[in-house]
Amino acid sequence: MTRNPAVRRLADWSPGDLRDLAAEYGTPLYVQDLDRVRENYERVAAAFPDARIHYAVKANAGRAVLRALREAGAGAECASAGEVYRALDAGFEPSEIHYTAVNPPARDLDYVLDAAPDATFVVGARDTVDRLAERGFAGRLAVRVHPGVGAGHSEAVATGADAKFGVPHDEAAAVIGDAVDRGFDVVGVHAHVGSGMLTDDDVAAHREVVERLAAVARNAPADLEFVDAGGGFGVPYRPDEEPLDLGSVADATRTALADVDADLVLEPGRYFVADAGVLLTEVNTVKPTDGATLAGVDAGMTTLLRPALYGAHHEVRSLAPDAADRDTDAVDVVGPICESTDVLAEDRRLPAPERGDLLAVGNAGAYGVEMSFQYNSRQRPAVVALDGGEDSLARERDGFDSLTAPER
Ligand SMILES: Cc1ncc(COP(=O)(O)O)c(C=O)c1O
Ligand SMILES: N[C@H](CCC[C@H](N)C(=O)O)C(=O)O
Repeated sequence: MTRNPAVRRLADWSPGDLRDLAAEYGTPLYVQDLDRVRENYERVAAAFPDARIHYAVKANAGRAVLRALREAGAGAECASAGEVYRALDAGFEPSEIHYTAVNPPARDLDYVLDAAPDATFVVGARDTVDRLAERGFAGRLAVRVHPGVGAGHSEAVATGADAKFGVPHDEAAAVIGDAVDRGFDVVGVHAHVGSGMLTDDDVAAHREVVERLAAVARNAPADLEFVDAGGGFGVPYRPDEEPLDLGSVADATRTALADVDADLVLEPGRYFVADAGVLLTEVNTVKPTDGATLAGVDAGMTTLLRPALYGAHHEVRSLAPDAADRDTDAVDVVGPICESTDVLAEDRRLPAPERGDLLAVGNAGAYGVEMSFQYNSRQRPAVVALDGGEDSLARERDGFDSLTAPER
């Protein structure tokens, strides 16, 4: 394989190694390859040599991932107090943290002000500025702008077009001016197109977002240190999708910011971790139907929510040692949850499944374990980290006790 290829497909993982990991750690199991995380980071850093890169922690907040990216040179972009807690735990300095608060609960504001007062608070509403002022804070502030243009892998994540996020771009200058007058150190402006930009059209939408941001930056009544052009760098989930052309994202970003005198900040999440992760799951039930054969597996929507939530596509591969010798079949991969939407993959051509087979689900490193939950009293899965070819348990599988421990 070439050094640091732009995309790692599911077929590039060694079936034997994955079978060994499943045998040692059990299933369902997330496998996260930290070497690949570092490669992905280096590729972005090379495409944007002058940018400050903050990792969007929400994509995968595992301690091993956070440490690897901090050591590679990233800062942290945190969407909640809990993410700030985890970033601090992983060794990020408060000054390396951007806290992008969306309608932050009071408890979140109080925690971050106490634990990381030197963080940069990225606010998307006047009310958040007021609430910070009420708490006596007048530190580093950036204003998130609602650009009114979005793009992403599905409409649900075309965040730039969703008014929940950010101050309308034609009101941003006034919000910045008010904050300066009240003594805040207004250091930046921010916008984010959405999640999963991949095509030329998506990159064009990103460029439009950054152009609107540049217009705000040029007129801002403050001496801005940075312009944060967000994240959203997509990865191919389907075999026929091409990898994101990072060069064209860099050109679009640079052109849009040509006459803005401030550092560029970026905050990708998915791009660093998605293809560095796979989910391993075991077939426990095979059921022929009039349509596809159902392969019942031990991972479901509570393990990997994306297919049920967005109709997201994840590649699935049979790791059965004799997979190549089997006839193929149309297969639906379904989980153990009492919901009809508990389908990980629909109508795939796969080697005819058998009980005990191991399946690998690709691109599971982003928004996988992070969005797992305990509905049906399922236990969240274990995570194993690969680092320099060595595997180690990064997160224990939830025990049954995790279900009742918080109860009083
Ligand atoms: C403000 C902000 N920044 C960055 C990201 C990261 O997005 P992605 O993982 O698509 O790069 C998100 C997505 O949640 C976001 O809302
Ligand atoms: N909040 C993100 C979208 C997250 C999408 C992610 N949860 C996924 O699984 O694709 C955004 O504003 O762009």
